Amino acid sequence: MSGTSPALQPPADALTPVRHPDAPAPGEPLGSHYAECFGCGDGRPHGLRLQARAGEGVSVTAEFTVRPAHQGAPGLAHGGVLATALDETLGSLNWLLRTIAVTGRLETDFQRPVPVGTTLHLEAEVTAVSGRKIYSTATGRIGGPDGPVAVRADALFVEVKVEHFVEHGREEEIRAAMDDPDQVRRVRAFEVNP
Ligand SMILES: CCCCCCCC/C=C\CCCCCCCC(=O)SCCNC(=O)CCNC(=O)[C@H](O)C(C)(C)COP(=O)(O)OP(=O)(O)OC[C@H]1O[C@@H](n2cnc3c(N)ncnc32)[C@H](O)[C@@H]1OP(=O)(O)O
Repeated sequence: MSGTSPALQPPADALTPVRHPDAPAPGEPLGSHYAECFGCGDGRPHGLRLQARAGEGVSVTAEFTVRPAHQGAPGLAHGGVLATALDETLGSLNWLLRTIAVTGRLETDFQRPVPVGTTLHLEAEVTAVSGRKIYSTATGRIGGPDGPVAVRADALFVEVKVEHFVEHGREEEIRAAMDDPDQVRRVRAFEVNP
């Protein structure tokens, strides 16, 4: 069973997404947006360490290999971890738009169990943009990039200013991020390339 709620249907006057001229070339790795991110950072021992690459247009591909720390049932990936993989992949799309955005809504279909040791091959694309709202969709396949779909999601991301994180984040992590020149450079790339 799968389906998408009306909240994830773009309005009739939504625009076709436009890849930012400075977006990484197709095939180029996007890198982590934050080393401590549970989805893509290498600073979290049990994190997903998901690696995304730019695709054509406003699309990305990514891989995530399920480890024992990611189990829900014995030998199977936890659904919330799979949703995280979809969320992270969808979130990385915003780098191609040079827009900072957070997940507002994420609707997930779990179509096949995903065993520990499996590599999930993810693909995502932005389908429409309407004001601050970014509509996107993703699939995760097993057994190879052309294997059967195990999980899929539709999402709405909402554009925010960098102040969103400064205002809501815990002070010690925000301070550490601001003291990290690589982090500051990455955030500036968004601010100077509107
Ligand atoms: C140098 C130091 C700083 C470091 C900076 C680091 C930079 C890092 C770079 C990149 C980070 C990306 C991280 C990726 C990680 C993976 C993605 C995640 O997991 S993100 C975490 C989970 N998500 C949240 O925590 C959102 C929590 N929610 C909110 O903050 C708000 O609700 C927010 C921003 C989503 C919306 O709040 P509003 O007050 O700004 O705007 P309103 O007016 O409510 O919504 C705008 C439009 O969106 C629709 N909308 C909002 N939420 C919706 C929903 N759930 N379903 C449907 N529509 C929704 C509304 O109906 C409205 O639409 P109409 O303009 O009226 O047509």
